[in-house]
Amino acid sequence: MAYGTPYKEEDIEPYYTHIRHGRPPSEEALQDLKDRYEAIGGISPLADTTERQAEALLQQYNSKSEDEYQLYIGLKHIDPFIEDAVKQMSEDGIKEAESVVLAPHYSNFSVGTYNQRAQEECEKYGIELKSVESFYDEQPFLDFWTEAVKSSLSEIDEAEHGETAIIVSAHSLPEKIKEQNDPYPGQLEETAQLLKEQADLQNVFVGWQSEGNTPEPWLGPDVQDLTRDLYNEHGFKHFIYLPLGFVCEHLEVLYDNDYECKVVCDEVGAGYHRPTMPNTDERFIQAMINQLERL
Ligand SMILES: CC1=C(CCC(=O)O)c2cc3nc(cc4[nH]c(cc5[nH]c(cc1n2)c(C)c5CCC(=O)O)c(CCC(=O)O)c4C)C(CCC(=O)O)=C3C
Ligand SMILES: [Fe+2]
Repeated sequence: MAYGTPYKEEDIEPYYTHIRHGRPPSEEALQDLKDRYEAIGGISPLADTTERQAEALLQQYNSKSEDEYQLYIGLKHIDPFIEDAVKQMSEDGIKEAESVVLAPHYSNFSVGTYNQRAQEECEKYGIELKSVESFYDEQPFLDFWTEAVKSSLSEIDEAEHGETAIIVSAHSLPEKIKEQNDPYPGQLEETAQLLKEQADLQNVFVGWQSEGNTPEPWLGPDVQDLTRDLYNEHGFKHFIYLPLGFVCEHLEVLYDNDYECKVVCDEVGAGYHRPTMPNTDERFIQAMINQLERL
């Protein structure tokens, strides 16, 4: 399962309305979103990448398993919806299924809602479903990000590694999730800690990004504010962004990191660095397979 993205400009309004639980966005908010897609080239590479990731998962899983799995893609906010995928499974005579969301960390508000929608729909058709909750602490996932951060560090003169800040981030969620003991914030902290130890990093900070446009408080610090504060406090010469709550290049990474964070780096005169995202990397795919095998 994956988030989904508009396939063409006309899809943006219904897609945004779906994200907002059926409430259409204001003209201004809609235009703002259209402008952001325009800024990253018109549409997001996400739809294509999701398909390639799913295909890679199928190949890699089937090559190592005695079972012969069939692939179904179900999206959260655009067709083919999660419910469409389950309906198709039923029509094809599928009786048992395993699911994974292309997102490493678990929140009741993110992965939890995908899994719940899939479970409810499977129950209607009498399909037995088991779902992965998270894979951020799987060794191959950490191996991928260890190499990724090292590739960014290699762009920086070794003498300046001590003056380089590494910002680990995920999509923000409303702060109220903390009162409900949601594991999401703790899982991001844990990922940062594991990576710091494994890659032997200094100056690692946790931030949140891409928060929603609502009056309630969101998990912070926001990565842009964090960049400014860290620069003011420590005078870092470089910033490496690891948006490892996401799994590929899409709007949030290409705009919120590569444009918005870079604006701040340019402003303070620091270097901006962001390694390539997992996409179809074998280690990232293996992290999901490790969890699927344990279901
Ligand atoms: C936790 C989380 C993930 C990560 C886990 C997962 O992947 O599930 C994620 C991923 C993504 N979110 C995406 C896109 C958007 N998310 C939005 C808005 C929101 N996301 C939220 C949460 C998350 N989102 C929330 C709580 C809102 C506010 C809703 C409200 O208003 O109450 C909006 C509306 C406008 C805006 O706020 O920017 C857009 C366009 C894309 C696709 C990008 C592309 O097309 O390339 C991806 C991968
Ligand atoms: Fe989102």
